[in-house]
Amino acid sequence: MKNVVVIGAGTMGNGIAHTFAQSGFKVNLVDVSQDALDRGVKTITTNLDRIIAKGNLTEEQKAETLGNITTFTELKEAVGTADLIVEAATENQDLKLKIFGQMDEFAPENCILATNTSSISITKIAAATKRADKVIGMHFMNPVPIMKLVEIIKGYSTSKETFDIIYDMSKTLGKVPVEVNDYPGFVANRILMPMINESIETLYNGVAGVEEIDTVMKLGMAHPMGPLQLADFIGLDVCLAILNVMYDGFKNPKYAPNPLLVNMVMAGKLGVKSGEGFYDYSESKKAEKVSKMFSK
Ligand SMILES: CC(=O)CC(=O)SCCNC(=O)CCNC(=O)[C@H](O)C(C)(C)COP(=O)(O)OP(=O)(O)OC[C@H]1O[C@@H](n2cnc3c(N)ncnc32)[C@H](O)[C@@H]1OP(=O)(O)O
Ligand SMILES: NC(=O)C1=CN([C@@H]2O[C@H](COP(=O)(O)OP(=O)(O)OC[C@H]3O[C@@H](n4cnc5c(N)ncnc54)[C@H](OP(=O)(O)O)[C@@H]3O)[C@@H](O)[C@H]2O)C=CC1
Repeated sequence: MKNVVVIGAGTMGNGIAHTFAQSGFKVNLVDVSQDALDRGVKTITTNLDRIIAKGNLTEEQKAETLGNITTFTELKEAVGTADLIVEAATENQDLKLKIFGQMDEFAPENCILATNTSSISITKIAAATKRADKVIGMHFMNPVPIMKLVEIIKGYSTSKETFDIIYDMSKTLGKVPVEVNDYPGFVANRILMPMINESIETLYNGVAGVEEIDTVMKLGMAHPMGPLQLADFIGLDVCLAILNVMYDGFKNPKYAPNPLLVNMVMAGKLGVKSGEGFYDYSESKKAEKVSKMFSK
């Protein structure tokens, strides 16, 4: 297996493409606009430079990695010789069903169709294809190049052969695969999202401010990021979509997204990717932070 297609060049798609390309796979990266693809490749380049700065990669390996990636705006043109497709487009069920229908139509018969969905039913996605045995969840964590975990989610009809191939491939990428069954939010987000939602509820109720809530969790529980900063990093739209899938899937109010999260997404405050969420990521704020560091 050497030809991989990644669909979506956003937060996760570029990290997944980076990881496969650095492990020697040929990657066709697909998004709807050339702009999104250019941003994705720019992020991969920045992250490869980080690894070079740590002394863990050479300029030659960076060039090889980038050389393994080709970009496409048309799915049909990208998937003709694929062995594996990993879909990492927006967390929206209807969109994923449509993309899987196209993947099934245009990809070779033996190609495995994986999704990086955070929460949506693998069984439902598989039903949009005529090869449900070859559909599987391959849920990477953000940021993909450094997080070790991959949840491997078996849909109702996923074959053992498909599972074994993807489980072993995750190890080839230097990751640690964990086998998970197909229920809303799987394991990672079933546990993480209620914590993020509760931290938003805590803010909404005026118990403490953004930095105070994050400081409690960072210094009190040794989390690398506070939950509100993590929500910004994941994308508030993604958090909202995941909570809605769990709320609908379990019919349990404990997963109901807090109204503040709903409002922020409606206002376009999506976190790091939009420049503002619970924190401000605009260039002017970044410049302010740097000048404060130097004035100390
Ligand atoms: C929503 C879902 O469906 C599932 C999910 O993914 S949930 C989100 C899961 N992810 C997390 O919980 C991440 C929590 N945060 C962290 O672990 C850390 O804050 C972090 C690893 C992101 C950054 O760590 P940090 O100590 O604050 O920063 P920093 O020292 O600059 O970076 C640590 C390493 O990460 C790398 N790194 C940081 N940000 C990166 C990025 N965006 N992409 C690639 N590499 C990155 C750095 O180069 C550095 O590498 P080395 O270890 O080789 O030196
Ligand atoms: N963010 C996170 O921390 C994590 C997210 N995930 C999952 O990964 C997937 C992607 O999320 P994330 O990367 O955060 O989302 P982003 O919004 O950052 O990126 C999604 C990308 O997909 C593109 N896209 C939309 N429709 C299509 C299409 N038809 N064909 C190709 N590309 C398309 C979007 O383009 P445009 O912007 O133009 O619409 C965008 O560039 C989701 O399923 C999410 O749940 C999994 C783990 C962690």
